[in-house]
Amino acid sequence: MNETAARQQIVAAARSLFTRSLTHGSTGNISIRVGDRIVVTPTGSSLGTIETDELSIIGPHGEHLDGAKPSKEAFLHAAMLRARPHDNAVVHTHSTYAAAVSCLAGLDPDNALPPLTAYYAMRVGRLPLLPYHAPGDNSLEALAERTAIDNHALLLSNHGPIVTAKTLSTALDALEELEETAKLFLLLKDHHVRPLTTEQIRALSGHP
Ligand SMILES: O=C(CO)COP(=O)(O)O
Ligand SMILES: [Zn+2]
Repeated sequence: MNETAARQQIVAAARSLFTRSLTHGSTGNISIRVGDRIVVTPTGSSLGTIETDELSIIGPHGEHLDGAKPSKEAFLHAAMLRARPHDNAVVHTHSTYAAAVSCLAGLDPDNALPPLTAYYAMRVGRLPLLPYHAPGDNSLEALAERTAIDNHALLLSNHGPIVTAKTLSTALDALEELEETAKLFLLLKDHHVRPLTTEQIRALSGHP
């Protein structure tokens, strides 16, 4: 993957998320690592209208190297990519159902959503809940980096999800699965639910 391709992928993903209302206003950010540079959306931009020549470049520790001022969450993208050397893409949104779940009291901080479906178990797995911090507050950096070593999807309290994956398309797939499962979780809140068993989840390993 070269930087030109990374820019094109980010813009295509940004438009796709925005047109499907998975982001709104100037929320959400996307990045792809290319060698020791990370291409990331700029701060304050609408993912619906961002162009390839408006992106920012940061280094492995979130330092601004080139282009527009990076997303205020660029430090989180960089922290998760440092923790996960085999992943190269990060997506963060305020998608409605995942953001709604992130506002609930009494969630399990080790795993905010139950394994309701096989696709959730396969694409997301565990979802640690990180404590509330204001957007862009980089005192969350160390905890995010530590937690991301064993988890590619995190839920930021009263905020939204952030997901890493090997490629941007797999990160989007996981983020969308997380959003749909958050929706199911809220739809089912007054019902007696039977999540997948540990045995059923184990049997999914190796499934594409
Ligand atoms: O989602 C956001 C903050 O959490 C958007 O911030 P940026 O516009 O700086 O990327
Ligand atoms: Zn945000």
